[in-house]
Amino acid sequence: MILIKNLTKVYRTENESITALKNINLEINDGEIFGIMGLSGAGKSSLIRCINRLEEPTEGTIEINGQDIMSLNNKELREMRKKIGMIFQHFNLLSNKTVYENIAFPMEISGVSKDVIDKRIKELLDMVGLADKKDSYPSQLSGGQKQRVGIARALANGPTLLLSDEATSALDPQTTSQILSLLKEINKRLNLTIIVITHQMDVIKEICDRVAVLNAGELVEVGNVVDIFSQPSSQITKKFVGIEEGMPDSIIDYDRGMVVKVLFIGKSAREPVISHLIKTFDVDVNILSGNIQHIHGETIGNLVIGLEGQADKINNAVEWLKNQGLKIEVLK
Ligand SMILES: Nc1ncnc2c1ncn2[C@@H]1O[C@H](COP(=O)(O)OP(=O)(O)OP(=O)(O)O)[C@@H](O)[C@H]1O
Repeated sequence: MILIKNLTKVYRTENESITALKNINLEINDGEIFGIMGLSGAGKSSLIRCINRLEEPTEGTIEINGQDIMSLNNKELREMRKKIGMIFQHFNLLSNKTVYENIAFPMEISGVSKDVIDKRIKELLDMVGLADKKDSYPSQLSGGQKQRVGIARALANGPTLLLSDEATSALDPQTTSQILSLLKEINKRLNLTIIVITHQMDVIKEICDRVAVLNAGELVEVGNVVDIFSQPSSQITKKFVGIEEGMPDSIIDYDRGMVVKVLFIGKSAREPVISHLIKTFDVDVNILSGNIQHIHGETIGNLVIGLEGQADKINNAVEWLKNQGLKIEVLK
């Protein structure tokens, strides 16, 4: 487990101090895929660079598996870093080395014998689906293949934690999806904890179990992905998940009845709630806006409806909706 307590990072330059992280508290569980989301400058890179101590925190503590990483000496720090793999947006491969040599590099630095390196590289290339590319140079590979090499290199020393810094941001949607599937498969197969930094919502939706949202160095929200997507609480998260602040004109202009927002999650999204409403309560239902998302096999539906009819029938209908376990908000 990674335990981050009261973490603050201030960069001091000659003329100014920039507070990149303000009093962050976070727990990341073993074996989970944890997303860190935020706009440019939110502090995402600073946070993961503190986790592998490429940056020194200004205040606060970080424990990895019970060990306070601030107390490590240089030798212990080198050992710790072997257990943390990292992948990058621009892959950071050595262009004058082959795929084999790129993956071998971190193991050579760790003093692993040639035989073991050879065996390990075969396993890794099979795992990332590049067995036929071991003698190619990075310039001969596609973006997705380069990232596969990056992943193999990051796994070379058998890490327990993988840090992914915008690893799919330079890839097209189809390749992104393939790389995310690979990361998920590796997470399951190796029980590897993965921290994913991204500004792409689809990445969070597709592979993360939980997500933290950073804004201007502050942790504004943390929770499981289905909860955050269905009921974001901060303004910045609402923007990320595409929920509009305020009401669109079509709803403001609507004056034929009560406007109700209905949130369907899981089983309730599969029930014929609206048709039941119309049949039982003798009200008309006008759909004003709506969307359905599928996250980790869970269906999340947001619907804004106008209920038209007699006031008492509308009130009964709203009461019934509430009793179905749906989250109801009367907008107008
Ligand atoms: N070495 C540094 N010296 C001074 N300021 C820095 C340094 N590194 C980052 N910062 C500042 O800290 C803040 C957070 O930067 P950080 O790179 O952590 O954000 P980010 O969310 O990763 O952004 P991006 O998505 O653009 O990479 C920014 O205001 C940035 O300018």
